[in-house]
Amino acid sequence: MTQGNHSLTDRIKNIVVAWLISSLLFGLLAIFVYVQQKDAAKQSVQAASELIRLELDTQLRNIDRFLKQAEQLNQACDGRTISLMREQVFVNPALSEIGIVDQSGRLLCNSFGRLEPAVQTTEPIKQPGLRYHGPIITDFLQVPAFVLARTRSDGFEVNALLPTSWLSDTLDITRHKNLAFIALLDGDTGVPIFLRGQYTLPLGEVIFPMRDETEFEGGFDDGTQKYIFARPLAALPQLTIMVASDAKQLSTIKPVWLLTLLLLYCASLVGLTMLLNHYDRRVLSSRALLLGAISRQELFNVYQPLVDATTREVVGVEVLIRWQHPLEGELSPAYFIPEAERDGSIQELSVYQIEKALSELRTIVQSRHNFKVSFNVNGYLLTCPDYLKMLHQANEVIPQLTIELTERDVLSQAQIHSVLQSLVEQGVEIAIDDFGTGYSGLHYLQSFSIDLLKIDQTFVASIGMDNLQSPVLNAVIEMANKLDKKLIAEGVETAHQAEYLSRQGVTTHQGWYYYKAMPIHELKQIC
Ligand SMILES: Nc1nc2c(ncn2[C@@H]2O[C@@H]3COP(=O)(O)O[C@H]4[C@@H](O)[C@H](n5cnc6c(=O)[nH]c(N)nc65)O[C@@H]4COP(=O)(O)O[C@H]3[C@H]2O)c(=O)[nH]1
Repeated sequence: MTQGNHSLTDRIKNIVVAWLISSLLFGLLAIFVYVQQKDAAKQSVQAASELIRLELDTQLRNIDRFLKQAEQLNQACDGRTISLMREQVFVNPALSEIGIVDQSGRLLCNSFGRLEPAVQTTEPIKQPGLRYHGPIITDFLQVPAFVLARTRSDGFEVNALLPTSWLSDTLDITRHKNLAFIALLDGDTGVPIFLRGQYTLPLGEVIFPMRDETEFEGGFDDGTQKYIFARPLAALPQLTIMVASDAKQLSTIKPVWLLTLLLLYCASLVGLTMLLNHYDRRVLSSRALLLGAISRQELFNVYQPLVDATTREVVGVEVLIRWQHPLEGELSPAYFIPEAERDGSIQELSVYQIEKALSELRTIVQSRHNFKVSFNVNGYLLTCPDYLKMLHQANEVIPQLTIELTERDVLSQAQIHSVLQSLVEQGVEIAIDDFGTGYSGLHYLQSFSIDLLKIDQTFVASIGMDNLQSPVLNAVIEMANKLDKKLIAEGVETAHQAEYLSRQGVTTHQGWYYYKAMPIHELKQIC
């Protein structure tokens, strides 16, 4: 595949990935905004209802306060009683009349004056508390009005007339643009006593009698979808304030939000695509940099001797890579190996490294058949045919070829197990690098053909120190002996470490105590 093709397909892939991620994110965000807005719209309907309810409750409580005091009103309707009633009508704009009814239902007097003869009405209901009835039209007012009444302990009733026109202001729907109707209902029957807007009843749910706060969203008998909120009045729980709002209106996302979401969506789509393209370019450029370095021969091998501690003889080498960067100087593999593993150029790098090692080590391995040559390999490389071909060629030249894998590499890729098996059959030795730092069980040591363990430098460094690693070293050595595995100690830096390891039976050492990694011409001088 050419680089041009690669970037075109990659760009398309990036747009699709950005589109998928943005759509998912903004789908979730849109749902969130929708739910939030709907919630806010419901709360504003509830707030409107509470405002109306509060106004009504305040007015009713004021009237009721007077009705409660009415125990003291003289049923003989003397002048003082009449003037008290008039005063009350005067101070309370909701009231148009107050009257006193005796036990048999005769209206004896009202705020207009004493009635001679008394007017027969219905008998007072012997029930405690404030109650209402109506609307009625009285002889005095000739307008529809509600009656609020309380029966006194002596059986007389004091009642107050509230003309329905008084409710017009409180229940004025034009003050609440978000409401489809406002109704003052009899909470037991659902009969509206006063209504503004188009009152309809919810389908499929029996909401009456309504003793408590009620919320409902669904179909109504006029074929619309509505949200209702209803709550009985605190001063007179028999009456309920019910308000309704169009469900469609609640569910509509405000245009400003739609626009914001759309802008964010576009920004995220563009931003994510750019980010992914940038990442790709970075990977491509890191890959291009390394491939360029290989073609300019800036990469070179160094060889760190493996030493037999008892004879001090160099028994092999670990091949390590370096980069002679034109500007940065000599770079350690820590700077470019992880990147090469990410962008895939580790394959080209490793093929190049083996080719180089074969030509540089040829004379040594030809003269010393038991000379061990060890390469670092990661699991990905064992899935690359070009690399495996190169390894095969190396195995024909190097009699004692070893590959070093980490525990993670061995465990993570199921497909490399068969490759490892075939390498073992060709005579390649498999070593576990940095042994002891892995995180998994050790059963794989028995299940795979692993011949050699390289004890990690941290355990070697712990020799003579009282720290957490020190007991692990002995455990690792003991386990390797039990499993009949060869051991190499890495990072041997002091005579004390070398002696200790030798006493424990670990006699192949690698470390600065003996030699640092060196270029081929230096290696040739010691081999
Ligand atoms: N402090 C201390 N360090 C010592 C001592 N003896 C050896 N070392 C260092 O320990 C590292 C041993 O290599 P590693 O564990 O395979 O760890 C290697 C290996 O994982 C990776 N690496 C190096 N070259 C290659 C390569 O050609 N291919 C691949 N795939 N990885 C490589 O980079 C890692 C680091 O390599 P280097 O920097 O060359 O570092 C080397 C070596 O220079 C010592 O006594 N004291």
